[in-house]
Amino acid sequence: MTTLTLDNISVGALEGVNLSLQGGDIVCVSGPSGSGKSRLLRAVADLDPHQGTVVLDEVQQGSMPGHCWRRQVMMVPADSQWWYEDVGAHFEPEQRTLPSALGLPPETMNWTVNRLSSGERQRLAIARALARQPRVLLLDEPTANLDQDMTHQVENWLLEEIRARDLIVIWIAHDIGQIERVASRHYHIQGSTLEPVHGSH
Ligand SMILES: Nc1ncnc2c1ncn2[C@@H]1O[C@H](COP(=O)(O)OP(=O)(O)OP(=O)(O)O)[C@@H](O)[C@H]1O
Repeated sequence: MTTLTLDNISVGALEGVNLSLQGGDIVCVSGPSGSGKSRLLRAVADLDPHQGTVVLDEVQQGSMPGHCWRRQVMMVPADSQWWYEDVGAHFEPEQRTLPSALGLPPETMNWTVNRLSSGERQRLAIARALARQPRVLLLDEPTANLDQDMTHQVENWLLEEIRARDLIVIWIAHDIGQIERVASRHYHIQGSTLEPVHGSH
């Protein structure tokens, strides 16, 4: 079984984060705006300098080039980056059929990235990340731009995919309802530390 270990991670004002996750685990992280949630994900993805070690199945983050690490430990930032003009160019030809749960028509693959709404971008960024077969998924408020119905639909789809692929997930969320629906464990950033939320263990 896949294991991800965060050992004494410090990044920005956040200090001494210790976490151990196994395949299928969804750890939700909440905290005030600016408390360091995104930076923590960026540290785990090897996108931000930090102290401490991150280990995936006994392989240390620093032992491989960042881009190789990020193929396995994939971050979906709140504001996703797109490199080509058309949506379809970001997907391999055999991966251009979108799951119906995303509520996007098949023509989406022919659309230009410029025309995408923020909610469409967000759903496509998640689909793109999953298509690359990561072992760890780092989700930064993945449903922030979606209405309630679409949020539930995407949550359910993600939960199925996470179970089926035995993925390890760190999921930043503000909505306590969402955290209760998806989290195996919940941590909250309080000042400079990541604290377990009572009742979530
Ligand atoms: N590369 C950086 N160097 C220095 N400070 C940074 C850097 N990136 C972010 N910060 C600062 O670190 C703090 C935490 O930022 P972060 O984006 O992690 O917050 P957050 O908890 O995700 O907030 P929000 O909920 O508003 O997205 C902020 O004060 C931010 O300005």
